[in-house]
Amino acid sequence: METVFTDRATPHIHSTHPSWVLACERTQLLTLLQQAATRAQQQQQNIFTALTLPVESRDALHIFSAFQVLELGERFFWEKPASGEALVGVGAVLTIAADSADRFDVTARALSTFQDTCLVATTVPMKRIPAPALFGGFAFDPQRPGTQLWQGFPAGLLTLPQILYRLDDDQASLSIHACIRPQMTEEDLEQQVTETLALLQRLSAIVEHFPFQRLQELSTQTTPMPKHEVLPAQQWISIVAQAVEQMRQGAYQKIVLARAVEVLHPEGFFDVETTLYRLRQSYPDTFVFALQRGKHYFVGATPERLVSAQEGRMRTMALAGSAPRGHTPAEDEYIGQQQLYGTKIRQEHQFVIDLIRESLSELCNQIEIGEQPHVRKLKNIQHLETSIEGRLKPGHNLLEAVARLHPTPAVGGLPREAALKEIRDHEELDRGWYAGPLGWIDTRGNGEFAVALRSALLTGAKATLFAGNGIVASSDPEAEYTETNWKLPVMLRSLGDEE
Ligand SMILES: C=C(O[C@H]1C=CC=C(C(=O)O)[C@@H]1O)C(=O)O
Repeated sequence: METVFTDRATPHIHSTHPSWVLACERTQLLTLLQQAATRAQQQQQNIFTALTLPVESRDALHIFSAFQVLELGERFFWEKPASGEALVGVGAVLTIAADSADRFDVTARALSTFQDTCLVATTVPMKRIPAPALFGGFAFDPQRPGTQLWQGFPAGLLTLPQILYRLDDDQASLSIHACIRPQMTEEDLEQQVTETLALLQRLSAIVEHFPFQRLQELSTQTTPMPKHEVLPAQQWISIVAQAVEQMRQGAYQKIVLARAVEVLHPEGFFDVETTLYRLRQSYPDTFVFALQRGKHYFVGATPERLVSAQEGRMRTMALAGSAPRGHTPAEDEYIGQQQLYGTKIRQEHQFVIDLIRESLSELCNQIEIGEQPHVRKLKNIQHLETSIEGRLKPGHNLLEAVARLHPTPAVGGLPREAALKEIRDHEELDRGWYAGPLGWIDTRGNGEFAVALRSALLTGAKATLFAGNGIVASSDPEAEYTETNWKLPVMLRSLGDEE
């Protein structure tokens, strides 16, 4: 990756009306594309450009809506509402898709090629020049034959969007990505610059004038929604009972079994923006996400980080064991202490910690595991959580950590392969991307992946919601069914279902 500074010009308001995108000069953009074209010709391969402009900080959800109006293609949304960090993208300049079991290796190799062919520029000095970032995710289990439900979601996918809006605590920026091919002429480059500037003007106008306040209004409207369990409750409970029996006979130690509920919108279709609005309002301390494939959106608010990397510092967590919230602070505290610190949940939780430690031992130095698990309280549920940190050893990277950690026993089981086989053969559910890694990675190797829980796949008027539960030999199958019902309301309420 090569960085070009084009900060000679003073920031310039390009359009005559008030503009959101403040500093983009025709000559600067053209210079960058010309440099890329020269390299593309010399190397006879595509060169990618990333021009980053500082912008005024705006609500990430407004930018997501503005991207819809722009009609550049598929969108994604990623936000940590509590910290204010967000990444929002539209269109695709590069799509890395992998459909085989070695999807992590395939995407890592393609990412490294991309890093070598990327030219980065900025128009004015910025506090930090963000590296080009790709967003995507991975299916839970590439070996399970997929159904129609998850059509369009490959086993692994990373996308470099055409436009990326990034919000950190102290900086907002817009990156415009392009692919410059060796055969492009000077005329093609001029044309590309003209189109990009026109696009930025349109985007500015949309950001200035779009009626975003409607989201708040729409989010208060709820309606009763017909729903049905994909597997009848008794059938799911008997699958759990069989797994419990297997564990009592020593076949494996822990398994996470999931189920799905279909919900129909009575008036036409689920609105992804309103859903995201409700999710971020109710679950600020989560990763709120949406990823579009064709007409489908995979949406959710997950509390679970799989792994993040920042300048070689890795952070992950063990999150396993659930209890409902109490009606009063005293009851809430009591439930948390009694249920989460009981033997069954502590054992379930310890399995996750042990496996994470083992998975990271070859990749990381200085692994630090929180001394005691703490209670993580979310709106409708509380969990047991232990923070785990480490330092990536030289030569290792974030995608390797994702590959090693997924699936943790918080979504798979222990031993991993035996539990995965059991899930594949007996769960009777196409999990698709539910419980898979989802997030972003940049060309400096920084990034963050969450475990896509508390999520739903929206397809027009139909939403398929997913929820799973950790099961051990001492589990009561009926109680496990009840526990999945503590997790489903995250998406049910956010879709606007009136209880
Ligand atoms: C599998 C899910 O949750 C996992 C994360 C936290 C607590 C869990 C549990 O209590 O079993 C699960 O391991 C889900 O939300 O679908």
